[in-house]
Amino acid sequence: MSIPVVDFSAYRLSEKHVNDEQLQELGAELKTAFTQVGFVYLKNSGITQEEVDRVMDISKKFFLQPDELKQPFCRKSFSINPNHGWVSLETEKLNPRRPGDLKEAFNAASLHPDIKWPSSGAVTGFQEIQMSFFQSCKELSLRVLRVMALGLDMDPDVFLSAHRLIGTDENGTTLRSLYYPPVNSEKAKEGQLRCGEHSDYGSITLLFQTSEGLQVRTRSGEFVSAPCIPGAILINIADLMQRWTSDQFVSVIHRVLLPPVGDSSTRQSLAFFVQPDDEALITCCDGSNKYPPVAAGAYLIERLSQSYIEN
Ligand SMILES: O=C(O)CCC(=O)C(=O)O
Ligand SMILES: [Fe+2]
Repeated sequence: MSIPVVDFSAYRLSEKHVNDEQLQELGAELKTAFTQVGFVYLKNSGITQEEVDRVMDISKKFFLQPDELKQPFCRKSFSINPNHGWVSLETEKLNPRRPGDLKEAFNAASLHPDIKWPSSGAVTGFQEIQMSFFQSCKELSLRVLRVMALGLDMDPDVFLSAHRLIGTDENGTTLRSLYYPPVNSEKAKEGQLRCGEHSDYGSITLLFQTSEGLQVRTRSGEFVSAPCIPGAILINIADLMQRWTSDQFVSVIHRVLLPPVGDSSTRQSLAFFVQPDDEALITCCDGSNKYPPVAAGAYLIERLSQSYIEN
C-alpha cells in the first residue's frame, strides 16, 4: 500500500477560477485515495511552507517553556470551550489500552474573543499566528470537502452544508499543535508510545509534519510509515466521514512509535481536525441505515471523553 499524491493546483487556495472538468478529475483522484487507502498527500494546496514554519516555530517556543507557564492555558480551564488549551505530557491516551501518550499538545479550538492566549516573551504573536493558520486550513478544508462530494457524484454542498460554523464554538474543529519531546527509553513505561493507535473522530484531518514517525495501518493489519513529503499535506478520513459515506471512505488507524533507543530527536506536527457543526445530524448519505444518525457535537464529546480516561 502506498499513499497517493494528488496535485491540487487547479483548486489551490488562491485559485479563483476552476472548471468543472478539473474539479471532476480532482474528485476522482480523491475518491480513489479515500476509498482505497483513507489517506492522501495533497501537494500545491496553496498553504505555504512559510505559514507552516511560523506555526511550528511559535508552537515549539510555547512547549519549551516550563510547565508553570503553560498551566494557565490548560485544557478544560476555558468554560467557553472545554477542548481548548494545553494538554500536558501523558495526559491523553489515544489508545486507552496503553499508558498516556508521550506528547504535549495545544488545541486551538476556540477563536472566541474572551479566550486568553499565551502572549508573553517567547510566544509573542502566538494567537495571531494560530488564528491565521486556522483560517487557511479552514478554507482549504472546505475546498477538499466540496471535491470529495463531487468524487462521490453527490451534491457538492452535501458535506459543506454541515460545516458552516467552523471557527465558532458551535463547531468542534480544532487546530492542534503537537510536540513529542526527546524520549529516555529507560524511563518509558511498558507499551508506551508517542501517540497510541487510533482513528480520528471528525470528517477529515489535515496533517503537517516535519519528520518521520507516523505509521498508518494497512488493510492487512501491518503498519507502514507515512513519511514527510516536503510541501505536501497529509489528509485522512476520520470516523464521522466514514459513517457518513457508509464506509465508502475509510478512516484508518495510525500511530507514532517511540524513536529508536539512543535517538534523542523530537517530533512536531500540526493536525487540523475538521469536525461537522455540533448540531449537524450525520446520516448515511447513500440513504442506507448502516449507521444510526448521530449529532456531530455529542459524538465528539463521547470520543474525547474516552481518550482522557484516568488510569
Ligand atoms: O503527530 C502525528 O503525526 C500524529 C497525530 C495524530 O494522529 C493525532 O493527533 O490524531
Ligand atoms: Fe490522528
